[in-house]
Amino acid sequence: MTSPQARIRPAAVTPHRASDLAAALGAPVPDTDAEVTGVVSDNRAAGPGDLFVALPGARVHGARFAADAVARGATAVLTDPAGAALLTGTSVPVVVVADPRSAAGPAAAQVYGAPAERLLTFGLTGTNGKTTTTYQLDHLLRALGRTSGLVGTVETRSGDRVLPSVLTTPEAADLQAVLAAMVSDGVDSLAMEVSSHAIAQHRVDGIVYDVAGFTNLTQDHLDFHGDLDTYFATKAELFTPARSRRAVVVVDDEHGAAMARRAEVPVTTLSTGTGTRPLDPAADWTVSAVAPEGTGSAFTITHRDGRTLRTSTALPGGYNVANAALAVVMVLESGTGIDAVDEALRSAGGLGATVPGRMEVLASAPRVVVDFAHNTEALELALSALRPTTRGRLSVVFGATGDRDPGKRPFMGAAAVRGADVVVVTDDDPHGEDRAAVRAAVLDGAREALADVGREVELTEVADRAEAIARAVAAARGVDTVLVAGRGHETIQEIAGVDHHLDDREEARAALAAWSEPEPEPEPEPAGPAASRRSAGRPDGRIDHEGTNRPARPEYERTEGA
Ligand SMILES: CC(=O)N[C@H]1[C@@H](OP(=O)(O)OP(=O)(O)OC[C@H]2O[C@@H](n3ccc(=O)[nH]c3=O)[C@H](O)[C@@H]2O)O[C@H](CO)[C@@H](O)[C@@H]1O[C@H](C)C(=O)N[C@@H](C)C(=O)N[C@H](CCC(=O)O)C(=O)O
Ligand SMILES: Nc1ncnc2c1ncn2[C@@H]1O[C@H](COP(=O)(O)OP(=O)(O)OP(=O)(O)O)[C@@H](O)[C@H]1O
Repeated sequence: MTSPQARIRPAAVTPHRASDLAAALGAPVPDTDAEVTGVVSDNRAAGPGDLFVALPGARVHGARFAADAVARGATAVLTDPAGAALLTGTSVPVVVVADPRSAAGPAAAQVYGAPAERLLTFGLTGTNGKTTTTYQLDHLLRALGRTSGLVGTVETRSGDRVLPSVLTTPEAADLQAVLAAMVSDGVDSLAMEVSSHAIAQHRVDGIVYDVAGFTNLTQDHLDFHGDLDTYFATKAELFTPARSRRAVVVVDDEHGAAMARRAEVPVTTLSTGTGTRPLDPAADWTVSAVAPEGTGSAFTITHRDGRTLRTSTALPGGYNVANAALAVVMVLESGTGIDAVDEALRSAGGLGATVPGRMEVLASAPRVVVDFAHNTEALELALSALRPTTRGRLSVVFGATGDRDPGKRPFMGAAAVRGADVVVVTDDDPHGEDRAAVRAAVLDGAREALADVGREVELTEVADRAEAIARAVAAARGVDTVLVAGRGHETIQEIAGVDHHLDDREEARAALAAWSEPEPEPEPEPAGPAASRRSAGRPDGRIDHEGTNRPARPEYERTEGA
């Protein structure tokens, strides 16, 4: 897949000899005077003067596309012995290394003039909170008068150039091109997400972050990493001298505490007391005096040496206090004085950044919130963040991703039932998997949780996501909250290999435009066994209300808890 980040490229690059690059990589030096002015690892992005990095993929060897890259103007190829074997007779020099994935970043950094070294770089890793914290960092850096660039799940930004992202962390060659473009666009600092996939696949090789941050770690991506220990160990690589100069680690969970112990670079710890570990008074920075403010919270951060600062985040939920505090501490640890940070935050009115698809509030009555929570913990946290400020019922519309981490599906179903009053299970991104089977696994967990939840919870299944959102919003009263969870900013839903446009925010806005206060509900009829699973008087269930004109859904199920 061509990463769109590849299209953000620096305007002018000093040519580098392919033979010099080979020598720098410790590879046999080809006898050539060919020069390169760019690096790509996907033939579809190749252009004149590029070094084409032919990577051994899980599906195909990139060397199969080298001829096309050369036809587009590539002047040299970097690959492994298996790739070289596919390239006999090619018209351009071939540089052969044992592991081209780990060579791609350093080679691209060399071609583009080590752009990371010309930026103040912040790299964020962790299971949840990377995107949010990156935006908070970007917001603070701008408040400080800096020109920041951003790389992450939602978008890539260099100066005025903004492109939607395909990957959270781009491929190494694309990433170095983006950083070089930032330098030429006058950007002076970088806030970026570093996924565990990126670390494992050497996408960030060639970058030593000035400050690396760790948010938290919970079960996710085990389909890729195999087990939690490997996932943790992969993240831990970011906190070694090859990849960062110093670390700020949130120690709100056991993994954070372990990461702080394991880090091989100087570590600053931050405890906010919003995770699974209580506030740790021994941490370097602690958060205190958290209080509701506007849509989010005000909080104070204090260093053991007495430095202190009070500010706020507009994003709801305790974990967003942790994200905001992490952003502030990372900037402080980069060398900016606390007075400058305090003044910048005061003049900006705190960390007010809206993060696309992250607790994004679309309306207040009914309150409709779109969030990216797509694992069990994130779903639990998003629901518990919204519960205290929900005056009526809390609904959640969500599903689980197909072809990914099937183990989490029942847990997500159970978390939804424990946290919400109305649970609508729908499709997320089915990818190539049977959609009904994915929903069934979520519903299994949800049904099991219904038995112990001890209060009334409506559980429904609506296969079509747009319809599920429409129904949930239509059924909400003005005092209710509807959380649409799992896809956040995403706009493409892949079903059976076909991409469909689907933006939860567009669907929710359309539903809100059609919304009117639903009729009050009739008193429930005395319930027999059948009535307890169907709402009285409505053939297709309470979640559908008059005016939506929806057909009856055979998948509908309603349960009244004990
Ligand atoms: C599991 C995984 O990460 N796979 C990545 C891996 O794919 P692969 O090994 O299957 O590659 P392949 O398709 O066999 O292709 C091999 C080589 O041929 C090249 N190629 C391939 C086809 C073609 O027409 N032309 C061409 O040049 C490819 O660019 C690649 O260099 O290498 C490809 C390019 O080198 C990546 O695009 C691909 O990411 C896929 C798209 C992906 O979905 N990755 C996700 C899981 C990911 O990385 N996610 C994290 C965030 C996770 C999170 O926190 O949520 C991210 O950083 O985005
Ligand atoms: N610090 C946090 N702790 C736990 N959950 C969080 C935290 N921050 C955000 N979340 C939840 O996780 C979801 C994803 O948040 P965000 O996009 O900021 O994280 P991410 O690490 O970039 O995730 P991903 O890697 O999946 O893109 C949010 O929608 C929110 O529900």
